[in-house]
Amino acid sequence: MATGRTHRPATRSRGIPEATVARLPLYLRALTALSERSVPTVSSEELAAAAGVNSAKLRKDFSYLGSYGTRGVGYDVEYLVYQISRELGLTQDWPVVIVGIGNLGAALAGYGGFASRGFRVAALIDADPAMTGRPVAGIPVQHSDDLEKIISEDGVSIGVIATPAGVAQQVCDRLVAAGVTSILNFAPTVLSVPDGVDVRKVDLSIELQILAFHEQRKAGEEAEAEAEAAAGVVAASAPGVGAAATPGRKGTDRKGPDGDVPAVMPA
Ligand SMILES: NC(=O)c1ccc[n+]([C@@H]2O[C@H](COP(=O)([O-])OP(=O)(O)OC[C@H]3O[C@@H](n4cnc5c(N)ncnc54)[C@H](O)[C@@H]3O)[C@@H](O)[C@H]2O)c1
Repeated sequence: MATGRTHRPATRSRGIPEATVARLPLYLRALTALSERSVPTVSSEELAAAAGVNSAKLRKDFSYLGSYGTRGVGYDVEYLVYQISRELGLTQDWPVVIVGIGNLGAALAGYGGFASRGFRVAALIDADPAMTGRPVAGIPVQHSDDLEKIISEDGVSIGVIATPAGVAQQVCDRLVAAGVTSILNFAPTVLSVPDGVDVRKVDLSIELQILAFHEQRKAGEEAEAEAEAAAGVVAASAPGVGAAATPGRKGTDRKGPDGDVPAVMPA
């Protein structure tokens, strides 16, 4: 089985923009759902709606894959699933280690979605000696003293950090020195890595803060609309314009021009 160590993602070397790469998993998720329902073809509009992306942007993204669809028929679902999976490097096995098997690490270890997408949890690593040998999601936890040995034996190139923030940089440095070239960081800290190492950061509290911002803005718009109505601005407008215009304006303001809102922040 090929391992990730010697295979850098082909996407960048083939000049696919990073923003397109970030949307490929959205298309793949929507296409996989269609495939599971045995839907043979899909139009760009339907797929764009299912993926939450603007359809012109989708067609542009697929042109980088050399996939243009057939006029009047649309895109072949199975072939697109294959093409996007290949582009994302998901047609090969990617052994992943998770470091820090506390609440979050244990939940990640038990997440079935990794394996079904080609990410095999090769090892669970924790610094607590009391955890060593204890099975989590059916995999025995290994001690962090053995981190380098585990990475090298399993040919691991992707590491997930779920340790406390204070030790995350040190864990990251050890992973990188051992040969890991991609890191998914859940710890709330910014990691420094050498060139050639990719870091993605997942922070649910940042996502909640962004939602809080939108909630606050919606509340402000509603208060503004009520104030306008109270001042008689709406009543003075032409029939059918004033009262209907405010919700319409709010609806279009809420998202960007493309209607897509990133779910995960880049590192
Ligand atoms: N990104 C997110 O949305 C999100 C959500 C929840 C938690 N977190 C973060 O994830 C991290 C883990 O949270 P948790 O609730 O699972 O904490 P936890 O305390 O339950 O687990 C942390 C684990 O890391 C282990 N550990 C400590 N130092 C280590 C080291 N040097 N090497 C290996 N293992 C080590 C501990 O023994 C423990 O088992 C924290 O940094 C937390 O802030 C992020």
